[in-house]
Amino acid sequence: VMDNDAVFYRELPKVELHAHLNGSVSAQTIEKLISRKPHLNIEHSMTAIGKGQRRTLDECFEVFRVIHKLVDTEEDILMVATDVIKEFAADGVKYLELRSTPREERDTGLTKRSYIETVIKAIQKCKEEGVDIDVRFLVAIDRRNGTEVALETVNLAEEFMLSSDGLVVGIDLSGDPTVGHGKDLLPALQKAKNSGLKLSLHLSEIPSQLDESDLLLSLPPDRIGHGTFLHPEVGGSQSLVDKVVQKKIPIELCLTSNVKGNTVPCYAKHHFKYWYELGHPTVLCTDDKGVFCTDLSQEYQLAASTFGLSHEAVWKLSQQAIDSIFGPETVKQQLKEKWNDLHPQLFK
Ligand SMILES: CC(C)=CCNc1ncnc2c1ncn2[C@@H]1O[C@H](COP(=O)(O)O)[C@@H](O)[C@H]1O
Ligand SMILES: [Zn+2]
Repeated sequence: VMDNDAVFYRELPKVELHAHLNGSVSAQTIEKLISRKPHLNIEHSMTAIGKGQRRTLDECFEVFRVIHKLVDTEEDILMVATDVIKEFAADGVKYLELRSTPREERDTGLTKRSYIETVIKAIQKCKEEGVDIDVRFLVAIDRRNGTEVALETVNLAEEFMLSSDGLVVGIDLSGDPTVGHGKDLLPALQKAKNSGLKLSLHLSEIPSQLDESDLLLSLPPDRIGHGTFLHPEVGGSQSLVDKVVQKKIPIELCLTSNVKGNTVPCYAKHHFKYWYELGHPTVLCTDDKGVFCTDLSQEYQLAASTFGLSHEAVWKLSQQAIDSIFGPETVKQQLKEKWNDLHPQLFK
């Protein structure tokens, strides 16, 4: 049974802009995958970080390696993407940008191309079934794989941007922040930007990435993921903050991910406060709802209870997220109308 407040957050129309496909796999879907591959001897406890648990970044990235073993065929990807989209829709998400790293698996014949095609197929299937959510796709670059793979990924993304009927809208830069350097990926990112792909980059997710963040901000990216260590209070710098503010680059904030991944000490000290008080565009997101056992309604509720936001303020936050989407202007207008239509129902 849900209390009234939980109902408000679920019925609140929401925009999700930072969701890694394989980190978003629910417990139910993990169980289906495990029963397809019992020989792997994987248990659900190996793919999720439960309530009150915290892990090091290394341990978190180990979780993705386990999930990738469970998701290694076109059939798996189709199921995972379809389930994830339906779960976001059931949580009141009206617009979703999913991101995922195209992977090649020699054993199953999966190629980077068929990987992308399969995610697109899942999006189209949900649309045909009338699921009430607009879904777009960001093709992800895993920073550990270096220059060549980044370029190959961008080339594929450019191709699908033109052939997917507007479903592929951008590039994500993610992966273990302790591995690799942004300078090696700059040419690929620049090429993507020049071709019209939007860029969402994980930036300053850990301390001591000031040079890299400064370099990547020169592109500039269209959105920033996390930006945990950009501001001077945590070892960033005022000049980095000034650049982000001047260019009005929206920041995707994932509270539970940062607490469970141990990059912020507790919810109350999350950098949401810093950017929200500046009046800078911030978008609440889940990052990896499956791994971190959360959903977007819960993230909004946590932000509100931690920082004392009224329902009106929360509404504004979810509404303003529309301005940061990578989808076209027509979609922004449709979403704004949808929000207006739903407002009376939530504030009766
Ligand atoms: C460790 C931790 C706190 C995780 C949250 N922060 C993250 N930081 C950087 N890259 C990420 C994060 N979460 C997921 N990813 C990326 O998303 C991938 C999983 O989704 P996919 O296979 O691309 O569909 C991971 O292998 C990684 O490349
Ligand atoms: Zn992320």
